[in-house]
Amino acid sequence: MTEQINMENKTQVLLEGCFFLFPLRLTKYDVKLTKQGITFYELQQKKNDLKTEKSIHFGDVVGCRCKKGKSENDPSAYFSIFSYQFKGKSKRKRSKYKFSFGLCDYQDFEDNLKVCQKWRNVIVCLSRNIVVNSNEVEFCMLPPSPTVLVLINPHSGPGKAQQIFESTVKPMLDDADIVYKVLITEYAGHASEVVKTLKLEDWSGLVIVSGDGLIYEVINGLMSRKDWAKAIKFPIGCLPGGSGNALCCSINYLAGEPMDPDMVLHSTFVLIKHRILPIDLVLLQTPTDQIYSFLSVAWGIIADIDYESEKLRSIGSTRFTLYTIMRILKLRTYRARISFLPVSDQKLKENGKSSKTVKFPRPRRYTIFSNDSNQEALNSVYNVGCVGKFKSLDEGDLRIRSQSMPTNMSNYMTQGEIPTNSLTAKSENKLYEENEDEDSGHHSGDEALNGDVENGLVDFNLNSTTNEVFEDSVDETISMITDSADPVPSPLLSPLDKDVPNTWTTVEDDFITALAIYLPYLGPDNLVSPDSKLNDGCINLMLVRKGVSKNELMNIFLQFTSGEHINSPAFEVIKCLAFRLVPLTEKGNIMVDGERIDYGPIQGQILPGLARIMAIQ
Ligand SMILES: Nc1ncnc2c1ncn2[C@@H]1O[C@H](COP(=O)(O)OP(=O)(O)OP(=O)(O)O)[C@@H](O)[C@H]1O
Repeated sequence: MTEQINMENKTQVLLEGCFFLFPLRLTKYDVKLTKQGITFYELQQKKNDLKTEKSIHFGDVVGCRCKKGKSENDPSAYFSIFSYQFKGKSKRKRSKYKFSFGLCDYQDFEDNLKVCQKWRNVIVCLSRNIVVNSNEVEFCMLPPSPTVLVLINPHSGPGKAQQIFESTVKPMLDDADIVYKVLITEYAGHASEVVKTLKLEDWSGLVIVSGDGLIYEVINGLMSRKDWAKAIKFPIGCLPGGSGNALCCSINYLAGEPMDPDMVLHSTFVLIKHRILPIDLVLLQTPTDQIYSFLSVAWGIIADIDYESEKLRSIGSTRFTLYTIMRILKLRTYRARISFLPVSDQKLKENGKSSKTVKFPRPRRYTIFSNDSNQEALNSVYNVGCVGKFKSLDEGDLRIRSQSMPTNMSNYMTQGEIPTNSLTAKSENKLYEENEDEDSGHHSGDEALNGDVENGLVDFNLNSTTNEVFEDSVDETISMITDSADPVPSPLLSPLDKDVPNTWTTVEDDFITALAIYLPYLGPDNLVSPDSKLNDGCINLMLVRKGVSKNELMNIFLQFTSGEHINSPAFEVIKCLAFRLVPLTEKGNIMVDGERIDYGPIQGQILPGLARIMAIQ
C-alpha cells in the first residue's frame, strides 16, 4: 500500500504545459513534469500514444537554464534541460542531450519567462534531489549555486589534467550551474599548503583533478590542521587526471557508472549528481611519521610495479601492464612479519587465542568474499585460520565489527555535521528537503549511513561492554576526538617498537606481495578488492606467498580486471581492523596510496567513515 502511494506520488503531475521544442517552433508538445522527470509528446499525435511519448529522467539531468529567443523582437522564452543519458540499452556511455522547450503564449517576453523560470526552478530542485511537493510548485525558488575550489595537478599521469578539465569537466560544471575557482598546483606539496589554511566555510567542496597522489596530499593536509576533526568532513570530489585514478575508478564502480569509454565524463556526472558520503581512512604509523591513507599500503611486487613504472607515467595506465609482465618474469620474494587484528578478533578471543607468531600451512584462506553486500559478506563462512577452524557466522556475529571495534570509534562516524549535499546545496527556502530518488539509485548521505548502521558495520555500540581491550579509554578518547586540536587517537595500535596487542595474529613468511586495501579498485582495470565499500569499516589484507608459480601469479594479475583472482588459492584475504608489516628483507618499496614512503615497519588502523567524499553508492 505504501509503495503504491509512493509510486502515485512520484508519477503525480506537478506541472503541465504546452511548449514548442527548439528549433521546431511550429510543432507543439504537451509537456508534463512529475517528481521522476519530464514526459512530452507531439500534440498532433494521438494522446497517450506511449510509442511517441518521450521522457527525460531527472536522474540523468545535471541542470536547467532559461534563455531568450535570439532576435530582438521575439518574445519567446525557453528553458533548456541538460541531460547526460545513455544511448540505447547497453548503458556503456552517457551522451549530452539538450532539450529546449519554448513558450510564446504572451506578447511580453517577461510573461513567457516567468512561466519558464517556474519550470526551471522545479527541474533544478528535483534534479538535485530536493523535494518539491505539488503545493510548493508555484513558490519554488532556484537553489543557490554550489561553489567549489578545483585543484588541478598539471603533471598528473600523462600531463593532461588541465586539458581534461577544459574540454570535458568545465562544460559539464557550467551546465550544472556550479560556480568554481581553478587553482593549478605549482609544485608537490602546494595542494597540502592550500588546504591547511583554506577557509572551508567559503566553499561547498573541493574538486581534485589529478591522480591519487594529490588526493593523498589533500587528505593529509586536512588531517594536519588543528581543526582536523571538522576539516576532514570537508567534501572532496575527484576527477581522473592521473594514470592510476583508483579512487575515481572505485567511485564510478560503486555508483554503477561506466569507466570506459570516457571515464572523465562519467566521473564528472557522478560528481555533479553526488551525495556526500563517509569514506574510511586508515591511520598509518611509520617509525618517523603518522599519515592518513584512503586507498592502500602495498609492499612486494605490487609496490615494485607501481614505483618502478613511474618513469613511464607519460604512457598512462599501460605502464602497469608492462611492469607487471617484467616483474613476474624477474620475480622477487620478500620476507616479513605481518600482524593483524582480524575483524573477528572477538571470535579469536573466545577460542582462547593469544598473540604469537604462527606459521600457517598453505594454502590458507581467511575470508570468503561476497560481491553483493556487506550483510552477505558477514554471513559467509569465515575461516579463522590461526585457530585452524572454519566457523559459520551466527546472528551475534553480525555485530562482530561493532564489538571488536573500540567503542569510542563511533565518534569518527558521529562527530561533525550529518552529510548534506554540497553541490546540491539546500535552498534557504524551508520548503525543500532532500529527496530520495529510488529509481536512479541515489540515496541520501544519512540513508547511506543508516543503511550501514543496520548492517551492523558502523554501529559501534556505545554501551557495549564486550570490548575488553579498549573500554578503559572510551571516555578519554571521546573527549580527544571532540576536541579536534588534540592528536588523532589510534586506540587499536601499540607503539611500533613494542609487540602488537595480544588480540592480534602474527605470521612470518616469505611473500611475493602484501597489500592492505580499503577501496575496490587499485588502478584502472584492477578490481583488486571487489567487495570493498567506501565506508565498510574494514581493511582487506591480501597476501601472496612465495611458492606460487609464475603462471598462477600471471593469472592472478590478469584476473584483477574482473575481480576473480580472489578465488585463487594462492591469494589470501584477511578482513581486519588493523595491521602491522615489518619487512625482514633489507630493500624494497612501500607505497601508500601510490606514493612511495620510507622503507621500514609500518602499521595502520581503520578510521571508519572519517572523511567525506562526493560519490553515489
Ligand atoms: N605542479 C606540480 N609539479 C610537480 N609535482 C606536483 C605538482 N602538483 C602536484 N604534484 C605532485 O605530483 C604527485 C603525483 O600526483 P598525481 O597523483 O596527481 O599524479 P600521478 O601520480 O601521475 O597519478 P596516479 O597516482 O594516478 O598515477 C603528487 O604527489 C603531487 O604532490
